[in-house]
Amino acid sequence: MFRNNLRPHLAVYFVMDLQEIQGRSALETARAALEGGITMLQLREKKAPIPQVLEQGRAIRGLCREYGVPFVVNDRVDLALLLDADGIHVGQDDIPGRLVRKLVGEQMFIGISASSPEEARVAMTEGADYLGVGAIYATRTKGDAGAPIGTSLIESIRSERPDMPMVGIGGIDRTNLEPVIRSGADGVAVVSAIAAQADPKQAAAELREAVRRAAG
Ligand SMILES: Cc1ncc(COP(=O)(O)OP(=O)(O)O)c(N)n1
Ligand SMILES: Cc1ncsc1CCOP(=O)(O)O
Ligand SMILES: [Mg+2]
Repeated sequence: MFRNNLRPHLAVYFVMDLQEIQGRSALETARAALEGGITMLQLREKKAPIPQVLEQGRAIRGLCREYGVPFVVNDRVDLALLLDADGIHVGQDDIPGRLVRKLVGEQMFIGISASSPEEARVAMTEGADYLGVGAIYATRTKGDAGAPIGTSLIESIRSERPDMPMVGIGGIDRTNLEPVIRSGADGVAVVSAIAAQADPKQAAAELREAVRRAAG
């Protein structure tokens, strides 16, 4: 189970928003990103009909298994359970972490978003297995992401909790990820830096290499 060993899987975390995949199929996009070397994949879909999300989710979940990459569902505990996801990600407006744990049992890992020290503290108290910290930089992908917070929250969480699995998210690409990693994040979570690129496989590979370099 991934829950006990999340940090290495957070290096390049592809948050696959089905609204952002540029007319490509979900499966084609997921395969390209996996081929390029992503280390975690989240299915983020807020608009499509549920039967469609379930169908695509099943296919993507199967693909992630082939590559040994954890599969995460955003927001929806019911879909995460139906898709036998490895993880669920919830934010400040979603079901609170302690209640998510009641629903999913002990195996599934729980990621929680935090954009302030207080949110991070509560998320950790509620049993977050990893934190998604952001928005680090300005992003066009999430309209309600709030003002960019930079990397200082990552730094302060890391100094207080040396072992806490954590990614930065929001406006991150291969050109600006170094400060995120240097501040102590285990990796970067991205939507457009993979989904909106002409060649998602190459974009994923370049991100992986850039994270490796920044961590080294
Ligand atoms: C890895 C990761 N971090 C943060 C988020 C944002 O979650 P949330 O704040 O619930 O916002 P939505 O994505 O649901 O709009 C995330 N999805 N993944
Ligand atoms: C889901 C989410 N949560 C905080 S910012 C964000 C959007 C990230 O998208 P992008 O990587 O395209 O800026
Ligand atoms: Mg959410």
